Amino acid sequence: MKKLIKAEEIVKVFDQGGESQTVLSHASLDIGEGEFVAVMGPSGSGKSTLLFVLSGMDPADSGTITFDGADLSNMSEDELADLRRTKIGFVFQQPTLLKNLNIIDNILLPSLRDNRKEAKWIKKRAEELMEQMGIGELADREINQVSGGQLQRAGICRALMSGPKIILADEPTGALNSKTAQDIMELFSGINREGTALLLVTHDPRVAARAERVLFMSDGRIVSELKFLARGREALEKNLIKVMEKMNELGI
Ligand SMILES: Nc1ncnc2c1ncn2[C@@H]1O[C@H](COP(=O)(O)OP(=O)(O)OP(=O)(O)O)[C@@H](O)[C@H]1O
Repeated sequence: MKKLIKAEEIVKVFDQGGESQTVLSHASLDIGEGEFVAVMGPSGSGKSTLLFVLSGMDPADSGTITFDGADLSNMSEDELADLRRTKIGFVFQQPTLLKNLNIIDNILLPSLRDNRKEAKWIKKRAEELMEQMGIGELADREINQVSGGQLQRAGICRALMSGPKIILADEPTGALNSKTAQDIMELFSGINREGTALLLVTHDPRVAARAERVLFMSDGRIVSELKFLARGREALEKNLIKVMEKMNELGI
């Protein structure tokens, strides 16, 4: 499998009130093109920071990150912003949508800033994605007129607008009830089957069990990994048990 992201020996240190805290401590990982990887680990182990650093949003203090063949440390701020705009989609626990815009405008706003695409094309793409994500009827709704699950579907549409190579998702089901979380995971699995890689941070073993690999973080590094040979509905329960056993072993 061709590598989409290769991160080697990443170190990230934050200054916290004059004291430095090493949040990523020689973390190394690879993500293949089209691969679905989950990241688990205790609170504060550096999972969110890892996503930010891999996307170039926050620079690493040392180590190398290669994204789609390009070394992030050789890229200018503009090039990094362009890479994020075109190749990465972000999904967060709470989608950061604007209250004074309806759902479809929230989905297409970031793309309108990209003057390489025509407004007509952008609107059509947003409508198609909303249809695929099951919120085709909600285009004109205000964001406070839809459920948390529908809001997250809108967040996913927005992340997919540019046709990214990877979605970086930070606890995307963390604010949802378990049925809605499973529905959202069905969507992510479908997006992944169509070729988009996923790097998904989660505390939920049911979510992690859907991945191809699960990376376990502790104290800023990857300390263990699970790789599932069988996937799909039949394998889900077996993979879930493996994730829970590993969490138990690592004391997560
Ligand atoms: N911008 C920042 N400035 C200073 N410290 C930070 C910053 N971002 C994160 N940290 C610290 O880095 C550590 C790791 O945070 P991070 O959010 O990456 O952990 P996490 O594993 O995602 O945790 P959680 O599961 O609780 O979301 C924490 O101690 C946090 O306080």
